[in-house]
Amino acid sequence: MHTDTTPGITPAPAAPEPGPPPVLALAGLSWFVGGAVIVDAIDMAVAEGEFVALIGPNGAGKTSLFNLVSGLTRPTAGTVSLAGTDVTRFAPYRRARLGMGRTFQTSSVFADLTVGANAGLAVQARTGESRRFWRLAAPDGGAEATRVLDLVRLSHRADVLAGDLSHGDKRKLELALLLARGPRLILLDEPMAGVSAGEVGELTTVIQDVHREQGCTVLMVEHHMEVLLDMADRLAVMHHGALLALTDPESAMADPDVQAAYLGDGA
Ligand SMILES: Nc1ncnc2c1ncn2[C@@H]1O[C@H](COP(=O)(O)OP(=O)(O)OP(=O)(O)O)[C@@H](O)[C@H]1O
Repeated sequence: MHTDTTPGITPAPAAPEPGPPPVLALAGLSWFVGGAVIVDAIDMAVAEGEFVALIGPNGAGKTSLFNLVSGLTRPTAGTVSLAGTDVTRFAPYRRARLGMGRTFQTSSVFADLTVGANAGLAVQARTGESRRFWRLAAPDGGAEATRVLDLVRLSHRADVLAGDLSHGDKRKLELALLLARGPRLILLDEPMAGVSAGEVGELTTVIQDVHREQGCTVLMVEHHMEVLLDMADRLAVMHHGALLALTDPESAMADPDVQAAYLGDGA
């Protein structure tokens, strides 16, 4: 092989390898209702394995943005991409198939089934064994069900009816049901809402474990600021539908614009 060794000629450096696309990328994402701008041209990229918390005063547009990301609402403008695929026009179930999972502010477990059966059904839904749907409603729920219940520290309650769980434990079960579907990106909508002060610490630890051990990318709306500082890699701060800051928690909290947004809204 001939190599150019002419003095004074330096070979051009190789182009850097393109990295993987972000797990979630929002570009100019906007939602207008009537004359009102509810979500205002949001640009944001969330990398694989990152934990981003979405915060902002009441009415800032956090839930509206979540609805655009998960596909419950169609944007007026802009795009949503999941690991490089433009999913802007995909219904929620198609986004879920591509690895997007979401919890809601309201509990969505089968109250009359045991914790183990709830987990077993979620595993079955993923593995496509829905024809044996009711047969699976058996107490143990299988090895994968046990694994996801272990992850959220709920396996010791597998035989308890889901409806009898505390609010905090219901939140953990919802997380287990989400994990059973093997998501790549988890959207958590105010997981601490309505959870007793005594349960917030453990739920925080469970979410951190899930993020670390499953290697999931997490986007979470949360009002409990004190838990976010330890959990999130970055805070995305919304105000009046726009993104005010997207940076590490310390820098975000020290940002005068962020402080003014919270004080201005009396939060
Ligand atoms: N379907 C809708 N039609 C009209 N306005 C809406 C609609 N949904 C939300 N809004 C308005 O959009 C703004 C943002 O609401 P959103 O619920 O997204 O805020 P949020 O940041 O999640 O608030 P909170 O922290 O109180 O849950 C609010 O002023 C709300 O009234």
